[in-house]
Amino acid sequence: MTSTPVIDVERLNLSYGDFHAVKDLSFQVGKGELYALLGTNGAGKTSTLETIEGHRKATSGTVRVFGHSPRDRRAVRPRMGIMLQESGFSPDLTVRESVRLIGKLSQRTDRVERVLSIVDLTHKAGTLVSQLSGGEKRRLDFATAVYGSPELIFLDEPTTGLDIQSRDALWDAVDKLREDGSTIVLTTHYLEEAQQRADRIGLMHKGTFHQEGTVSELTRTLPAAIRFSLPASAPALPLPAARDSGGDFLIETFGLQNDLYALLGWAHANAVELRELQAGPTRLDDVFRSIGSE
Ligand SMILES: Nc1ncnc2c1ncn2[C@@H]1O[C@H](COP(=O)(O)OP(=O)(O)OP(=O)(O)O)[C@@H](O)[C@H]1O
Repeated sequence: MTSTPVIDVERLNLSYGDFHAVKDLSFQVGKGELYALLGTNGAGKTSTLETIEGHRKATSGTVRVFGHSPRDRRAVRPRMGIMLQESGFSPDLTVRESVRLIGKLSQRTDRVERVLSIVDLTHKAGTLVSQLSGGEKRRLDFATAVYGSPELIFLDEPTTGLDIQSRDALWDAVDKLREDGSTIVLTTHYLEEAQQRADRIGLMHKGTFHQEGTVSELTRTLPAAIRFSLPASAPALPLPAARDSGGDFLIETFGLQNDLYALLGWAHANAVELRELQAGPTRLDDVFRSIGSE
């Protein structure tokens, strides 16, 4: 990382009484990056994020945000937008009033109508928060990340409860924020979203990193998979294959392209149909499953 990192965590430790929840965790997030902090339940993601956001004090280690302590609220707070799992807007306020409140609390400037339009709540501007649907509330939560285009944005499970259109709209808005230079820290249990969008991933387990790196660095440790089914009359396969529980063939390989080429050549030469053929690199889901099996 060439310039000063936006987030710099050095040997962070967090304990609750005698329970050591986060153990010697170190990582950095550079300007403009989308960093996904993922992990198993109870891994320590929320504890780590709360420390970076300035809500929790480290037991030991250092955390710097824009070069400041995250507890230096005046220096740091206006520069970051935090979309929590529930922002807790007052049910008695309208949507417009809630968005205005975000402006006051964040000390950033923006046009309320612009923010309403990005989170697609213009038509609900006069509606009370108590009368919003779950997905609409989630979009209002997202307004905290959008208002004033903060330099650093935390998205905690941002798409939970959103339909596919709202998810796409949220990611479009995130892409625009990134084009404007925002740095994003994402937590999600939708691993596909992280796989598609993250520049780097910190995969936590039991208070520490199980792995950290780009998606391909994380997935290349496990073999890719080729799956298909065959008619009973098919001749012997050209490659060693296992049968999965559904009776489909599974070839696990670190040479996906070559093995796929060999398989397709064999199928063509023998006029065999590879039914429901799927081939692809390891998914993050598989990396997660491998943690459980250790
Ligand atoms: N206030 C607290 N007091 C005691 N233990 C806590 C407290 N908060 C969290 N813990 C424990 O610390 C560990 C890490 O919790 P944390 O909420 O950071 O995990 P997480 O990775 O966010 O988990 P999840 O994916 O389940 O939300 C867990 O074992 C949790 O039970």
